[in-house]
Amino acid sequence: MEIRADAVSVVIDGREIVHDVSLSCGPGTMTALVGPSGCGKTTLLHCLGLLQRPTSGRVLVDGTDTGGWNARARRRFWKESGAFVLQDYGVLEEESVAFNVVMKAGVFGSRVIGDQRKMKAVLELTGLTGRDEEQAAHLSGGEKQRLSIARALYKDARAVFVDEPTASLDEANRARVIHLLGDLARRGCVVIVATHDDSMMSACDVRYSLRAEEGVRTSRH
Ligand SMILES: Nc1ncnc2c1ncn2[C@@H]1O[C@H](COP(=O)(O)OP(=O)(O)OP(=O)(O)O)[C@@H](O)[C@H]1O
Repeated sequence: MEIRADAVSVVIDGREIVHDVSLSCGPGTMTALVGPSGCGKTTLLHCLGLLQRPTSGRVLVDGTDTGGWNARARRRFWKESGAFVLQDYGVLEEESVAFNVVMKAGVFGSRVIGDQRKMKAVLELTGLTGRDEEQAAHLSGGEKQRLSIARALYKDARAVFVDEPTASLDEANRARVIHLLGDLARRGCVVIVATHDDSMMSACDVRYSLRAEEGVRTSRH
């Protein structure tokens, strides 16, 4: 899958948060969105993941302009192709680890349906073996990050959008998360990561720098 930004700008309350970004992220690559705090990395990531509409410019998925996509088309993209590893978002705290991976439960009771073998395999890959029945709220921050990655692996996501995946992790977990994201790219996924972390950046094939002043530019509109 290819995700492309074509002259994307975002203006919020008269402030231009993202200024005229054009970039292309292809299958099997990992792209880092880098720059100082507040320069618009997360905002751009949300635009690329169709969570937020740019004020101007276009986001294209496999060459198709998503500007005209309605809520249903965006939901289909998230359901069928996209996965998010975002801070403080995405993990259903009240649900079990297994449910968070598979995202499907039986009609009666809380039995998790889906491919159990695959679910266990991705939990093993992400270092969460044996934690299936545990409530997700009990996981640490780093474990929740890995749980989101397990979900992306389980659904064979074709595009993964990641926000500061290593921010609060120790060295060992940071290396593990970077390796797992690399695995997704090696499987052919397009991986886009907003990050400050040098080791995360150096694991990426492409770096896109947003400049500090872009975050404070005031729109003339
Ligand atoms: N919905 C919003 N309303 C008002 N301001 C916003 C909104 N979203 C983002 N901003 C502002 O846009 C700027 C860029 O935010 P963003 O989170 O994209 O930056 P970032 O580069 O990811 O920062 P960090 O590295 O600190 O996470 C910030 O000044 C932020 O306050």
